[in-house]
Amino acid sequence: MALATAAGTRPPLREVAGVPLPATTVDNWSQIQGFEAQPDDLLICTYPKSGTTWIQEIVDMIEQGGDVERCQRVTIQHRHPFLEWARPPQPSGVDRAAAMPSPRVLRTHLPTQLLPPSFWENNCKFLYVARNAKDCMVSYFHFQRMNQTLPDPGTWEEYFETSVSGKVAWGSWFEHVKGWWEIRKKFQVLFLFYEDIKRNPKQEIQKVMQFMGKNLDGPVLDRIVQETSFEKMKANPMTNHSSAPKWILDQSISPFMRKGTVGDWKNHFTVAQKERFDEIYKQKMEGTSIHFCTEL
Ligand SMILES: Nc1ncnc2c1ncn2[C@@H]1O[C@H](COP(=O)(O)O)[C@@H](OP(=O)(O)O)[C@H]1O
Ligand SMILES: CCc1ccc(OS(=O)(=O)O)cc1
Repeated sequence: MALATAAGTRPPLREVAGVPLPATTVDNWSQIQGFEAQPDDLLICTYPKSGTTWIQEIVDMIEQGGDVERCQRVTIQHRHPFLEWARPPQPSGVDRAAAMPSPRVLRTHLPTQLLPPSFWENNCKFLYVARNAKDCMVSYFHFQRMNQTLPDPGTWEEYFETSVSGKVAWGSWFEHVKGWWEIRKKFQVLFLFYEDIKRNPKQEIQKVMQFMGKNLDGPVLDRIVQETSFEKMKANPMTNHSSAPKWILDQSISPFMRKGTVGDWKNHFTVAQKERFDEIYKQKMEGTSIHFCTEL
């Protein structure tokens, strides 16, 4: 599939300890590393394109007791400070978090080895959502086509190589997922899968509710399931990122809420790419007990 983006100037990534990150994040690295977590912080952690926005809306709906109007108070981008967000002159993610009353819900794409140490020191709660690598790669490809702050992905064939080599923002999918999976029993981690939320949203939302120490009754949970469906969130201006400026997210290239399915990789991967990817996957994930589902 030879789908290419228009040529343009996009800022290159820079690295911290071998992990490529947006240059503005690297510029702000000392503030990010010095972030002071609090024991009652809940940190939403994801590799990009794994369902961050979806889990943010679920968490907020739980936090607001299923009150749809309260979830409309501000766009999803501004509800949970994005820890490593740095776009001067806007306040950074760290500035926004510092100004937020406790208990705070924050979000990050950082791999475990780059997380500010205070999160471990304070034994915070981590809510990790993982999505199968192939769908993640496809979603990230389309996101890089439209996100003007990330490098141009080139053609699908080129992007496939960039992605398997881990040269994308926030680094290798393999290292990210393995890192969070390996520490899940040592810390307070609720480890969820995008595919499970898709298959049985009520059951997974209940897990999130319990992890947050909340107790909502059946009808409220049913409302949360309904309001956080792909169709509802795609139509909702508070969750579909439609207010993001075009110079950041150009949704005429690809919508943020694109397909929201499991198995779209089959429309992108050639047979040869699938075989090569499966081989790489086997090598990189050898020895881990994690299991992903790539179709429903
Ligand atoms: N309510 C929902 N149900 C299913 N998928 C959702 C969703 N909300 C967002 N997504 C999907 O999650 C991906 C974005 O992830 P993130 O929020 O981490 O950037 C996109 O995937 P696709 O590009 O495959 O459609 C988006 O469509
Ligand atoms: C400002 C809107 C925006 C920018 C980047 C986003 O994605 S990610 O958090 O970098 O993965 C989402 C929304």
